[in-house]
Amino acid sequence: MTQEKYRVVDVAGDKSSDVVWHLASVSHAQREAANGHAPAVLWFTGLSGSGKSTVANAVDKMLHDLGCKTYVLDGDNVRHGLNGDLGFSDTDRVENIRRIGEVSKLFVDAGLLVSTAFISPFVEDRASVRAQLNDSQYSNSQHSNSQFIEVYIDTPIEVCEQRDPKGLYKKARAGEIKNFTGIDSAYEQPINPEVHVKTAEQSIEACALQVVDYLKENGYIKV
Ligand SMILES: Nc1ncnc2c1ncn2[C@@H]1O[C@H](COP(=O)(O)OS(=O)(=O)O)[C@@H](OP(=O)(O)O)[C@H]1O
Ligand SMILES: Nc1ncnc2c1ncn2[C@@H]1O[C@H](COP(=O)(O)OP(=O)(O)O)[C@@H](O)[C@H]1O
Repeated sequence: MTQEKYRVVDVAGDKSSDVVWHLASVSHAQREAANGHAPAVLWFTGLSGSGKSTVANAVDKMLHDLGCKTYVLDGDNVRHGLNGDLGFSDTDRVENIRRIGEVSKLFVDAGLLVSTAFISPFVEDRASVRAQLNDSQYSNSQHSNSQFIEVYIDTPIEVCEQRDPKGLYKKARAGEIKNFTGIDSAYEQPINPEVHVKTAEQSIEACALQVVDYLKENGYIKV
């Protein structure tokens, strides 16, 4: 039987309406078998200073030590390069998350467990990335598990402000930074996250373990 090679897919914009999707010759199932785990994005969301980067990196280390193929995409770092043209207006944040969603999808397509650490303040944008990650028209295999795992790093703003690891809350309170999340820019809490982590109540290691346990309990990793 000849394997399907191209597929006509629905595209969001008119500009690429004559472009087809080229299906990969190595299937997701083959990558999964080689890697020994299912791919997914662990989408960390929360206020600045909530602990997204810290917990995402701790999870990444644990997964790496278990032999998983992993990568971390971090807000500050991506804003230096790919998204260096974007600021912190609502419009720019929407575009920031849309691009990160696309990049995450490529990493997941490559078979990785990718952790993203972005404030990603809007429910609608996170829902769009979830839908995009689970859109089967781009894949040559079906997944039983969702490829988007929302990890809510739930830390009271008072705690984030007390931590203030980069001194940004202080600047925002002094009016030196505008549109700062939680102060004069919105943060919409996740409605039903797969993992709900409370960093003010447990250690960094316990927070990371909570995420890794979710992956084990739901069959993403088998170790
Ligand atoms: N106005 C304003 N609001 C929030 N954050 C600000 C702002 N200005 C700079 N920073 C720094 O940028 C980091 C957040 O970038 P993100 O790409 O994660 O933001 S967003 O998802 O587009 O909302 C954020 O990093 P984290 O502290 O790691 O969250 C800040 O260091
Ligand atoms: N349980 C915890 N989980 C995560 N971070 C913690 C925890 N307890 C204290 N912290 C500290 O809080 C700060 C969180 O900063 P960071 O990870 O950069 O947050 P974010 O990426 O959300 O801006 C770090 O200085 C970290 O050491």
